[in-house]
Amino acid sequence: MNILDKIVADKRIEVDLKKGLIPLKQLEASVLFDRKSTSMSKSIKSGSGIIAEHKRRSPSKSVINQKVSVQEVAAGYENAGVSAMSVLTDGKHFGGSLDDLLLARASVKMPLLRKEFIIDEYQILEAKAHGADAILLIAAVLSKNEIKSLSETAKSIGLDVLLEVHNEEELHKSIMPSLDMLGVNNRNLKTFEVSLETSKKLSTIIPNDFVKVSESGISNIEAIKELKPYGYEGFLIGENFMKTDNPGKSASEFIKSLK
Ligand SMILES: O=P(O)(O)OC[C@@H](O)[C@@H](O)c1c[nH]c2ccccc12
Repeated sequence: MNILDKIVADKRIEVDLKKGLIPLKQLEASVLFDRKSTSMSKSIKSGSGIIAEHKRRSPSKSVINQKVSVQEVAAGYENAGVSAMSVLTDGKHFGGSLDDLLLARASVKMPLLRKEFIIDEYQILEAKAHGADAILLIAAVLSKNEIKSLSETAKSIGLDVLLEVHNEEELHKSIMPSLDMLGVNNRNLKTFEVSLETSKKLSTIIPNDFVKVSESGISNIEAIKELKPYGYEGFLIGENFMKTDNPGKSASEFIKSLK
């Protein structure tokens, strides 16, 4: 079993358990459920395009940063002028939680992406109840029908959808109107290999009605300059900021040197 299969197998158990503990009705009763979302795709188009991630650890790098608080990181990213923040909520493999999403929501106004392995509608309602503005769907772990029904659920409660692919087959099955952003993951989640070439190669077959996002392995301004001519407007960056003592400051310096 590769790591992605393992994460998804764990996720199925986790979601089943949670459904028994916190009924859907309770999620829908959360105050945040009625909050009007801010569009992440619009924010990318009108701003720096940088989507900065809160990431404590990962299966490929183990510990990245266990010291900074999510509130501090969120406020720092917002001050730096990022277009959106991605908050990892998977606990077992990334050290995140839904509380991280809540705390980030309490700290900032910018759009928040729930970064999670979503396999069930329940997780989308959870995202909304904890203050997310957008969700991630990963084509490698979903069928075409699942992508359709999950993205339609998200749209019906006002959330933007970022669909992640890393090869042509995944892209072909995924193109549908209920998505807002198409993300190309430069990291193969099965092997952890990283290459910006993946973004370049797939860019030509992404229709222009989607906001194009390049994800992972971006560690310098040169990468952004290289990717922009391929039509990328969003750039998802985690480790490069999180590995420093002050991720907000690191994002701020990065964005300043983009101008
Ligand atoms: O830390 P990086 O290399 O800048 O990558 C960030 C982000 O793209 C990565 O964390 C990611 C992309 N897709 C995912 C899906 C699940 C978990 C994590 C991810």
